[in-house]
Amino acid sequence: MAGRVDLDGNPIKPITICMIGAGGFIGSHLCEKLMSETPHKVLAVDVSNDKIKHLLEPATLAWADRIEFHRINIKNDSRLEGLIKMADLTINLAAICTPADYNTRPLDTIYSNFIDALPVVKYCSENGKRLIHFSTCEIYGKTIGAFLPKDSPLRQDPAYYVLKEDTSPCIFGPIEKQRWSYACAKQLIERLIYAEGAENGLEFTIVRPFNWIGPRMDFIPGIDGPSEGVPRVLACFSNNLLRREPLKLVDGGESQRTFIYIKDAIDAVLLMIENPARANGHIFNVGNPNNEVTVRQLAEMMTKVYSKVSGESSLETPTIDVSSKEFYGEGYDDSDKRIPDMTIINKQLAWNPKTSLWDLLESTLTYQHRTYAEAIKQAMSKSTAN
Ligand SMILES: NC(=O)c1ccc[n+]([C@@H]2O[C@H](COP(=O)([O-])OP(=O)(O)OC[C@H]3O[C@@H](n4cnc5c(N)ncnc54)[C@H](O)[C@@H]3O)[C@@H](O)[C@H]2O)c1
Ligand SMILES: O=C(O)[C@H]1O[C@H](OP(=O)(O)OP(=O)(O)OC[C@H]2O[C@@H](n3ccc(=O)[nH]c3=O)[C@H](O)[C@@H]2O)[C@H](O)[C@@H](O)[C@@H]1O
Repeated sequence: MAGRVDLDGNPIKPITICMIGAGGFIGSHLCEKLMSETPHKVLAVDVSNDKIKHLLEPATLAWADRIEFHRINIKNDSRLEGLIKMADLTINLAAICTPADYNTRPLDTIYSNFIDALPVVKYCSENGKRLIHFSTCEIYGKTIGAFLPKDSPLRQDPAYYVLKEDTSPCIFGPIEKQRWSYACAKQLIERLIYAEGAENGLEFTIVRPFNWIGPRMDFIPGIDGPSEGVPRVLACFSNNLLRREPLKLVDGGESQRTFIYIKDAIDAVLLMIENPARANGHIFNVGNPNNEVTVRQLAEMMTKVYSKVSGESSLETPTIDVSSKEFYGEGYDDSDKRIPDMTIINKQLAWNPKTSLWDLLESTLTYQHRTYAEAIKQAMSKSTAN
């Protein structure tokens, strides 16, 4: 750790980071990186610490004096301002961010992504503290190309689909499509943070993740989450593979996504943390434009990779189609295509993703198999016995 320097060759000084939502998927990987590779201290705030327990116990861990967990619900806890004041930097990851919630719990979604983030922004601004806020690629909504006729040659022109932080519009569906409650709340908090920067000098960085995936993402229904819960696609498909059920393709699985390995994305976040002069005042897309697939292609690749890592044959019918109404309920809508433009992050932080989709699925599904296969077998044999 000695002699670490930033991108401009200056020595990096140890700082204290107040990380809100540290117990989630991204937070757990960021805490791991900060503990194993940097001298920084983390005040980890969350309602749960299951995903970072391995970093908190036993007390003999090399970094034990650099991480402390605060079980706090930021909706209603007066300790939050004190922690932000104690830290040099606040990173806000706390949010409801699973699409199954956006149309079924729109009020909770809006409160979580906008109202609950307000005090965090206010305390940072009033106390002159730097803020890294996690937004989303969903902020772009649908592409301009989605509104062109299906056979229009313009659909092949990147100008109609590549998503750029400083020029692309935010295109959401009508209010009755409550899917957009999340994107809209994230957009408003981005605008508020930007305005705090412009009017009150808040030092901020906004991150727009594009489908970061890897170990510890969400939960496997009935094992470490509710049986009826619907996590994001990686965990949905993992659950189907582990249970030897067909993978469900929503509305034919035609939507396109670019997936990035969590470890590549965490490298980008660390660069933001340690290079404030290059990151402040910027909004960054963080994704892997080389890993684009349709959801159907993702299902096919995950089926092949899982067969390789588990040694089990694939099902004869590996996928089935389901309507979005059946799968998510009324008010669901979808982003058609998500390719991040990388110009700004390349220029400011000289960062590029490295891991191919096949490789990231191989390491992630190896983890899923190792972590869950036995528990699923036991749960399934118990339910057959009953
Ligand atoms: N994973 C992705 O690819 C992705 C993509 C786009 C945006 N994001 C954004 O990144 C952030 C983190 O995402 P994630 O994938 O790690 O999600 P996650 O659900 O795994 O983590 C969020 C964490 O925040 C905590 N939290 C929520 N409300 C809280 C509250 N009121 N008080 C205290 N803690 C609270 C949760 O307990 C959870 O541990 C979110 O803001 C999300 O919108 C993630
Ligand atoms: O990860 C991101 O960058 C952002 O996008 C996600 O949204 P989305 O990509 O639509 O969510 P997923 O659950 O990962 O679904 C991806 C696609 O797979 C489809 N899907 C999902 C699950 C399933 O079993 N089958 C299926 O076909 C969905 O309809 C969607 O088209 C979530 O909104 C956030 O985590 C985040 O802000």
